[in-house]
Amino acid sequence: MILLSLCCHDFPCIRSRIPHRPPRPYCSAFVVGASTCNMCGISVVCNNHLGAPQSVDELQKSLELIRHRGPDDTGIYVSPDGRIGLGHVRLAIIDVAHGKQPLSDETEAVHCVVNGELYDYASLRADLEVKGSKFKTDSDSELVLHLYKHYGLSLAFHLRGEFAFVLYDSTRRLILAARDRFGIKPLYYTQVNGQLLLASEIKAFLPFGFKAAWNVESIVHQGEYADDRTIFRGVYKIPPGHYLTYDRHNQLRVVTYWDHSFLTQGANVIHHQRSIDDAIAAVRQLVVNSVRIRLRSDVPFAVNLSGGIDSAAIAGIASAALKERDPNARLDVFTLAFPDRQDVDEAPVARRMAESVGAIMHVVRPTEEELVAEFEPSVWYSEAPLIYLHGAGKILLSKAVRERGFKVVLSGEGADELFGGYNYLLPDYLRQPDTLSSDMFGLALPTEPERQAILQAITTKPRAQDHVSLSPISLTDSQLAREMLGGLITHRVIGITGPPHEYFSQRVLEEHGKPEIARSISEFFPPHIREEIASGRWHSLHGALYVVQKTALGNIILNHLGDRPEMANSVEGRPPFLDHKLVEYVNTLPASLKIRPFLSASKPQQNLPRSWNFIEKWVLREAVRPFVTEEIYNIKKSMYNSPIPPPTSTLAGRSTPLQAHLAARITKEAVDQLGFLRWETVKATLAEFMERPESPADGGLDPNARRLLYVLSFIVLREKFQVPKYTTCSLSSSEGKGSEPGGYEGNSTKH
Ligand SMILES: Nc1ncnc2c1ncn2[C@@H]1O[C@H](COP(=O)(O)OP(=O)(O)OP(=O)(O)O)[C@@H](O)[C@H]1O
Ligand SMILES: NC(=O)CC[C@H](N)C(=O)O
Repeated sequence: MILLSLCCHDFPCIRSRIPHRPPRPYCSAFVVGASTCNMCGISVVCNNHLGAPQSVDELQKSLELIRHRGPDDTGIYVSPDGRIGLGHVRLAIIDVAHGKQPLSDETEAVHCVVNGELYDYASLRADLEVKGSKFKTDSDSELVLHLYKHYGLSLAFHLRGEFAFVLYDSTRRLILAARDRFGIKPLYYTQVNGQLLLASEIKAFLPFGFKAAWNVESIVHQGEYADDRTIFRGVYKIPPGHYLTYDRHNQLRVVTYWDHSFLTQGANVIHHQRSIDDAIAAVRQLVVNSVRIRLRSDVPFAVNLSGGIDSAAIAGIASAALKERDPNARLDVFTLAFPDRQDVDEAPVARRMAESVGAIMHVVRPTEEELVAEFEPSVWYSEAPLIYLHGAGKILLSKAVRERGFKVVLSGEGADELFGGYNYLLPDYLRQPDTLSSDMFGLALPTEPERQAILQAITTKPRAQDHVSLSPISLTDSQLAREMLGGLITHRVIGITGPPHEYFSQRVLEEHGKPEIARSISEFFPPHIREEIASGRWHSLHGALYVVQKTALGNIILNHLGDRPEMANSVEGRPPFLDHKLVEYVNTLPASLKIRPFLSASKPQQNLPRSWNFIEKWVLREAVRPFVTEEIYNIKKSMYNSPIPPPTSTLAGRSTPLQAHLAARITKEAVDQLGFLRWETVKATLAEFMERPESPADGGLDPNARRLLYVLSFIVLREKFQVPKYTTCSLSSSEGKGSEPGGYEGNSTKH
């Protein structure tokens, strides 16, 4: 039996021509609640055995646990044979009046629940109507039903946007579930008591008898960040760009329908030849188009504006589009400000940007108390260990967005992973000469001795801004796994999410070894992709971008800093940089258009005659220059941050709010109840943080505080999910992948 809990957001629909119609008669369906217009959460249950009565009560309880994803409406469909129950809570955004879900086709044979937004609606619909499809609503989600009729299992390939959906074909007794290409919308699955369950959030499994247990193998090796695992045994994410099928014989398959593809070194570049100006113009046109299609909404939308170029570009383009319709229209923007941390506060730059386009600016100024108070909720919504207060900051931001009447926000996530925005990517950019940029565009690049000298300098003696030095992982760790990834350096930064091995109990280290995130990453990649990276056919920057896309972006940024804190307050996030048409184009550009070297006047390193500067996201900067202030065009990237005041300025013999909270919550008893962490190490960390809190120069959090937040996250999740103490790695209760009921089996073609 499958239970899927899916939550979706509705956006204002510009196509409200269809007159009101009564709710469709569902085949043996229960329709709960009044229909309005939704954002969404999905909960689906599928019985492995026919005849078992489907529990509507459990489905309803499941949907209540993800009510925040869809406060506007609830809908449930149960198949007459009891095989499947589809549940949906709606955040109404498009075709508010008629877009109620689950949706069914005209023959009542195919049913679906959808979370997210699908673009290119008009052209796809027109195309499908020519092919004979009869649409019942103006909801973008209905595309899923009709595309399935024409394209079958590969329908997701034809969708543009951010989505997760579950479809049931009663004729084939087949379940098809899929997630968007980048992981913007979540979708989990597990098997419990002869049922397959699918849901937008793991908590929705609880009413179906799901008993949470730690997957310590995944926790140690950071499966949550590196692959399709979660911290719970038997619970998996459908990976971005994949679909899942579950057939009448209860065979589960997970299949890739989309992946990144980069221009290969040594390719016949004549085919791709174009001028730099052409490349900039093409990026501009794609970014503008991507923002404009994401303004389609039947409810008010806003932009999350920081002091960086990504969100500024979106605000500039959105504002221009609004003014085309109405010259007096003003865009609303929301900014997190940290006046106590002027060193990292982006609000002043954002304000000047907002003023330049006449936007209405809403400023949210979280205090340390407020951030600390939101930390535990942010863990509950994210269902994963967190090491910063960043998710808490985003919850406070989305709360303000929602309170001021907005259901949709556009934000700049994804640009750094697409265009090479992080300065920690510089070493990976320099690992390989970029012959394509010189061949295609005649770019002047560092000579081979220069490239090698700069790489040597920043890897052996990293500059603070390269972030390579921040990681607890050394360059000699995970040597074999890193070779599978062509000698990747970026893993050091990604590995920062987990604590050093001393935090795990001796028994756990004996069972699982020391943390090795590079291994988790490389083992999860399909062999042909690993080969492109390891062989150097993809430039080393692109190998690193692929790694960041598949790890930090999909699992942390879009999830713990995107969908979860947004949906916590029933706000739908739309990241225009994660539009696959834009992404596919940018992936064909060579590395040095992303991180662009320029000769600099500063003193050269070592014995070299010349010095080089590197400008991150160069082609994006040039493309969006007409839409942003000159200040932002020139600004260096700064990481999104929810900082707290430097501890030294607040300490006067009293604890800071963060210290007080951590000391109260992290006790020996609480840590021992987890069963896999080492209290002595945690205790020492706590003592050090209480005595000598640090305030890193980059505005980040004290490393001890980060580790303590990690520990606290597990304490919170243990309480919320009632997780029993971890005792041993029993062979029968496999923790690893592949051997679990929810793992890949049968004909799985996954990777
Ligand atoms: N202080 C903030 N206030 C409001 N939204 C923010 C803030 N910081 C980040 N965001 C949102 O999160 C997104 C991701 O942050 P990120 O730092 O990657 O992008 P950016 O700040 O727009 O540009 P850049 O990466 O060049 O600094 C932003 O584009 C923005 O939508
Ligand atoms: N929030 C959502 O997932 C929205 C679903 C669908 N696009 C609607 O507008 O109803």
